[in-house]
Amino acid sequence: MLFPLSPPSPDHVRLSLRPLTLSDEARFRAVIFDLDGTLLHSVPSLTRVLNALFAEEGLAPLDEAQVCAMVGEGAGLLVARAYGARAVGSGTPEDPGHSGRVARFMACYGADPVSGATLYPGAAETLQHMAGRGVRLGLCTNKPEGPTRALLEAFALAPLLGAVIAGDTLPWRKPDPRPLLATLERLDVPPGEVLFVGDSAIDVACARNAGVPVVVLAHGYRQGPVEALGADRAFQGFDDLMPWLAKVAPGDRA
Ligand SMILES: O=C(O)COP(=O)(O)O
Ligand SMILES: [Mg+2]
Repeated sequence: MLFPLSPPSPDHVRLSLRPLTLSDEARFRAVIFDLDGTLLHSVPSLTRVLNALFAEEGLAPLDEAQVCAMVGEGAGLLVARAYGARAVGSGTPEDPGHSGRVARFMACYGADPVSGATLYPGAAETLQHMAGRGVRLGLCTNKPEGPTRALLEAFALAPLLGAVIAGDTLPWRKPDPRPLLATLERLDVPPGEVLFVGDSAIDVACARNAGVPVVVLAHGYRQGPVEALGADRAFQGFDDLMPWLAKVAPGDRA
């Protein structure tokens, strides 16, 4: 281990750090990716599962745009928000029926997280090229570990990733910095040499809390314009991210 993973105080978690400026001269040994909205377009599969449960309960279906706005803070909040949109429960995890709804969702989603999910164009190629050049790759997602691992296997990404931290791997989720810090610790790379690639305000807040530079992909799930996320850089998708990554993360076999 290169450095200790010290648990930050709650104040540290709330701390808002000044955005970093990322020049083309920056160099990274490792790149950590978010999953939903970054590598994987998962909203069709999440919408399918939610609507299957809703149909059993006589609730009107949600559309994908509604579900997009609910993703990013883990399965628990997704389920609370989805049922809240149908006036079932309070829309928060504190609702008495919440844990039963999450258990039903996880049973259904865990049985098939893959149908309807697709990798964004260029995602697999980008990871393959980077891994081939010796760049260390990790994944830090708020999606629970069971479906995360199933999706990584199904899309052949698992062998490319040296570290995977999911939403229930640790007692904390993004925007707490500890999942991201644990990912780079497992990659054995210090925060100054790693870049995080995400899609949401949660990812940017997590990276800031961890002191890790962050770029975002505009194809993902967020509220408002991509510039408002306050990331160090924004890219449309892998077509424009990949050439830039080749410069800033050349790898030790380049
Ligand atoms: O499960 C979620 O809510 C989002 O997952 P993500 O962290 O990969 O975007
Ligand atoms: Mg995401």
